[in-house]
Amino acid sequence: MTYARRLADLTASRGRLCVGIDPMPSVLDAWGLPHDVAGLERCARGIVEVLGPEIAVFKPQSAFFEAFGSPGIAVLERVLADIHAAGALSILDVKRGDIGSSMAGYAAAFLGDGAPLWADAITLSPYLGVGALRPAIDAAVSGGQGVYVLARTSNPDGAAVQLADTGAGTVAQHVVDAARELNPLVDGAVGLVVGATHHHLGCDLTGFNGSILVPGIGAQGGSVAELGAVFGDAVARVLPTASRDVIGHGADALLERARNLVTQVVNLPVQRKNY
Ligand SMILES: O=c1ccn([C@@H]2O[C@H](COP(=O)(O)O)[C@@H](O)[C@H]2O)c(=O)[nH]1
Repeated sequence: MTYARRLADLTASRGRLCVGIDPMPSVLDAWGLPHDVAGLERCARGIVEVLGPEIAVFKPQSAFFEAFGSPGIAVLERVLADIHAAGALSILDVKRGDIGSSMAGYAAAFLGDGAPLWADAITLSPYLGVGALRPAIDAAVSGGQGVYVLARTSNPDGAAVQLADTGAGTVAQHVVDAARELNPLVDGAVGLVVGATHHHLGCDLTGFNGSILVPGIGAQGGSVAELGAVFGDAVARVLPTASRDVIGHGADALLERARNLVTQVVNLPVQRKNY
């Protein structure tokens, strides 16, 4: 079954929320855990243990696992396995992007049967060109997995690059258009990353039929309530994601904060067409 289909089915039953797993030092502090691999593992796997049965999607941030070297990567492998065992989906936030030959190497790490860091989807950076991502996109399609390509990121610094004018619209628009054209050919495996922090997106999402991962809820100032006004009809395709807002207040607050956000996203319109 395609990633798009699995995502639609699971979010229909569990709600359209993605919880970020960013076990950064401040989060470990809030959980009363040490800044070491043991603390990392208790926090990250503790999140999945509590929320795994009821949240649809988790987004582990690879940076906080890589920060501990190979023992941290081993924890990430276990976290990805935990998410799968809980019946949830994983979007591994690795933001990879390189020339085609190297993209094939990254694909082998994350996509396709037997990939050591197998995830339901990964994030990709299009700075070397959307076409350069094709080996990863093709591997995702073969494995029934997905990719999310950065289009309009949530951070203020992104604007200088993503809103630059190509002569045919913004850079972000170029990425959106490329993803829209690709999707009918690749089972809708290509999603986009568009932040929740903007009043004006600087790109038109009309006609894009993939999933839109929307980070920036909570800690970065974005809110679920504002998504309808900013995304227009495309709000039906958003997958809002929050990390610190859910996991950054200690283990005891985890379930209540996640459920509160699920209640908010339940009022968003749903997508009309799936691949
Ligand atoms: O445009 C982007 C793309 C990715 N991110 C990532 O999402 C989380 C956000 O964490 P919060 O605690 O909810 O702010 C983090 O892993 C970022 O690297 C993003 O914020 N914006």
